[in-house]
Amino acid sequence: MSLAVGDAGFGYGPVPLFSGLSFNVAPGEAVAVVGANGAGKSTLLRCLAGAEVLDSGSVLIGGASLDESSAAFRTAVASLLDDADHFPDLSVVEHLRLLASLHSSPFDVLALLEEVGLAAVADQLPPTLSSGQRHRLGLASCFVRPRSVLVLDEPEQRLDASGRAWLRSRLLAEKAAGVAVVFASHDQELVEAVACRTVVL
Ligand SMILES: Nc1ncnc2c1ncn2[C@@H]1O[C@H](COP(=O)(O)OP(=O)(O)OP(=O)(O)O)[C@@H](O)[C@H]1O
Repeated sequence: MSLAVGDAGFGYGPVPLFSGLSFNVAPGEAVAVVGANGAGKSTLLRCLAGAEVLDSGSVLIGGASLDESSAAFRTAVASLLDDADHFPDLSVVEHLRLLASLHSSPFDVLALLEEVGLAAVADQLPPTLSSGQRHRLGLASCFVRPRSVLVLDEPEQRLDASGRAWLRSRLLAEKAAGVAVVFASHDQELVEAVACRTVVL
């Protein structure tokens, strides 16, 4: 499914963070959103994920206007924003099983736990995880469910070198599977390895 941003504008106050912003992400493409701290990358991604509403312009998902409350949107769009949270009383594996079951997902939870390096902590509760492990759980939460659009805010954060290598290969696999990927990043290596284009804020 494609993602199309048309003439988008947003500001928290009278001064817009961005305006007149347009770009497309076709199925199988990845677009990186880059820019300095405070440029508005997370805000833009929040607008794409339905957590904020643009002041002007449009976001089309598969040609339809973004409607974050629709079942179609929630099935199509998997996102990891900068305010990811977890149920404190569900273990890692229970989180992923819950998401997989809510989405009638065909994905193998145990295989994903191995892939993201969380198998050893599968029975731990989120507050007992390291910050990098919690971030891996956030990423795994996107990969355990069906998706045709993936919105990731600084997916590289808190990952060690092998985690970053895994992330690069995982995002390339997402593209190969036809997912439209948009991600904000400060990791030039990740951007160069994965992105077809960049949007500079
Ligand atoms: N809820 C909010 N209310 C008011 N201003 C906000 C709010 N959220 C973010 N901002 C401001 O909007 C600007 C853009 O923030 P945003 O988090 O989108 O930047 P960013 O490009 O993702 O930065 P970074 O690279 O540091 O993650 C910043 O100046 C920030 O202070």
